[in-house]
Amino acid sequence: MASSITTLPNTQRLALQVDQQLGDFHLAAELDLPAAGVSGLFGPSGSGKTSLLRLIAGLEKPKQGIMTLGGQTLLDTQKGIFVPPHRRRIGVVFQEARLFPHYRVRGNLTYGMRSLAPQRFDEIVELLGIEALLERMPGMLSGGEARRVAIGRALLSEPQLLLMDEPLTGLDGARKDELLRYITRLTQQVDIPVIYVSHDAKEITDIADHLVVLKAGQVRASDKLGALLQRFDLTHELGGFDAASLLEGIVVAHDEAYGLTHLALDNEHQLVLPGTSAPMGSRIRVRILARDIALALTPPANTSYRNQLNATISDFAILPEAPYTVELHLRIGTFVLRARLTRKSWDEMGLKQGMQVTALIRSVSFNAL
Ligand SMILES: Nc1ncnc2c1ncn2[C@@H]1O[C@H](COP(=O)(O)OP(=O)(O)OP(=O)(O)O)[C@@H](O)[C@H]1O
Repeated sequence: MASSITTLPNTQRLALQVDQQLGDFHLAAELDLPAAGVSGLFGPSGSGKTSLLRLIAGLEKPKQGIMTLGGQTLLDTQKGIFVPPHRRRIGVVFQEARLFPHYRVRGNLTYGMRSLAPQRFDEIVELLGIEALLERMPGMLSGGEARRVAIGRALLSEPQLLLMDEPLTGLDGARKDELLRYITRLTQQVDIPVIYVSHDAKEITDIADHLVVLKAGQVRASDKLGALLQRFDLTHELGGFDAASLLEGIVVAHDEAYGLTHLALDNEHQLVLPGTSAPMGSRIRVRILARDIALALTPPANTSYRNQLNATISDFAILPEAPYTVELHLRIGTFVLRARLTRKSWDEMGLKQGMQVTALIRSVSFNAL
């Protein structure tokens, strides 16, 4: 979410290069990640997500590799350095909660807890909504409750980095949404970087700032989520994600009479959104789906589109897997929107790279930051 994420100094980064043979599978990953915000680790089943997480946690020792976190070397096979998992200050939340069955929830939470102010305990218990569960035994918890306790326990060990491996697996739809809401709240309010493994594009879109795409044991791409969603060459790999643009703006006006909020994207461009209670001056991240943008050659006089922006076609591509569709980049002031048209519209309108057009935006979705 912070625009400075990719320029963090070394002391706030996770850098690794690891090589590991697991049966027939070869993991050869190189990564340099901001140790801030949430990084989604995404890839198809068997691409090596869990294996990479286990290496980061120190649960596996690679044949060859180097890894630093926050400037500290955790692994350097050439120098014979391997910091064991319990000395890494990395919290791990697995698919299953793995609570101690004979301790109450309170005991599970305080196990391994560092000398924290009790206020921190209260804060995390409240954030995760587990106050009422403190005196229960783990056997008396639902799947979602047990996961929340496991997340709380990992956080209370004050990790420098929290790893979450598909924490929503096995929960039903409503429990999944609920736990995702807790995790999102938590990642926004607790200043601990998270690597979040999932093969669910929706989950990652809701939560991640940065995205790592794994393919057959290698890092195919790693960048801010918004930057990767713009890339034509990743359209196939990111097929489960909706091609979209993520933009940030500042709330500059509320139109109470019509229930609308005005968001400034830069000095010259504004978007109108459905009304929100976000205070004036606050930042909002909006998401505009490529398929929700239509183009006109001249600004239409009478239209119900609230958002019309002058744009230049800065790039386009026709992908082999979708020959009847044209992918576009539209430059609007200082930012770029991704759009998608049928090849028929592209030809009939005589569109070309460099042309001036009007972008008509059907719908804008957003989360208050
Ligand atoms: N200890 C091991 N010995 C042999 N093969 C292994 C071992 N651990 C993992 N593998 C293999 O490595 C590959 C990657 O597995 P991994 O669990 O890391 O993938 P993943 O991306 O997390 O998949 P999923 O989304 O299904 O959990 C798989 O083919 C798996 O069978």
